[in-house]
Amino acid sequence: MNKINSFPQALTIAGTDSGGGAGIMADMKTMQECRVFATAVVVAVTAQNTVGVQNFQALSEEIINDQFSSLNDDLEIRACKSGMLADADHVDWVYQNLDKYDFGPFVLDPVMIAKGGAQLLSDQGIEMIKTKLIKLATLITPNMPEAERLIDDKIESQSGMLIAAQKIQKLGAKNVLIKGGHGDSETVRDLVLLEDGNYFWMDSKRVHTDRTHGTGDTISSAIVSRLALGDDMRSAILFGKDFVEKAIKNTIQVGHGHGPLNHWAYNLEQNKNAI
Ligand SMILES: Nc1ncnc2c1ncn2[C@@H]1O[C@H](COP(=O)(O)OP(=O)(O)OP(=O)(O)O)[C@@H](O)[C@H]1O
Ligand SMILES: Cc1ncc(COP(=O)(O)O)c(N)n1
Repeated sequence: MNKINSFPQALTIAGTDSGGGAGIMADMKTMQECRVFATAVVVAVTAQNTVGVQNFQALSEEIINDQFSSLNDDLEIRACKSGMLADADHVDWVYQNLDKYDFGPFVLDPVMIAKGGAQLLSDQGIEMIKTKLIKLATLITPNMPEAERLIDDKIESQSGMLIAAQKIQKLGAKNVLIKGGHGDSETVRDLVLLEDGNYFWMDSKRVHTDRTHGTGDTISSAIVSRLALGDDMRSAILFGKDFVEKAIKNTIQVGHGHGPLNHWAYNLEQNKNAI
């Protein structure tokens, strides 16, 4: 690799959030805090705040292809993730570009419905993820409703969560993280199923807060950052969980709805002089 271009670089392929709490904005803030250089392919633009998504517009195939090509021509992307992909055409265009260029390990966050209720991926888009894009995924990170949608079945127990992860792995993703943030149990349980068939649980105490806008984006981009820095999958996921937990716990007051996370929290806790 050219020494001039050797600083760790990561990529998010997703939608913007004008409110700053989720999507590409949450991804880039997280990557920045994780000490990797953040880059982005914008797939869609949302008019959004902490209360909800008021409107969105997905971009053309040409400008999406050109963004990928610009990155490939100049940068050395070491790991990438996807987030909001809007519809089947956009999932397919992202698939074609990731198939064409080597941007390192790929974390697929199958964003379907925003916390405020807006549908960010069409039904045909979900099918395109299940049949095509998932096959490129080094890791997929569905929340519980997304995992249920991927397997077209309900998940009603912890053994059901493991069976779901195994079914999702069979669809083509190498590693699976099912996030357990939804619901109101006192303990939040996430499940990780690794490529070799081993699995482990990540438990944390539920933080009782409505400031959880962008939790999924934040954990997936923390994982991508650590993959870009050379961590193995298990360490990267454990780091991601720690990063998001601190970002949820140390609440900041922004907006009137589902407030954003505190992306400074991890470094502030690690090193009081970091920021
Ligand atoms: N209230 C909470 N307390 C503690 N941890 C939480 C809480 N909510 C979410 N998490 C953690 O945050 C991470 C993301 O989980 P979540 O289920 O919220 O993802 P998501 O629904 O995809 O997020 P988003 O809706 O932002 O895309 C997981 O590690 C989960 O355990
Ligand atoms: C552009 C974009 N990407 C992802 C989310 C999901 O985040 P959340 O479920 O916390 O609203 C979002 N609201 N907007």
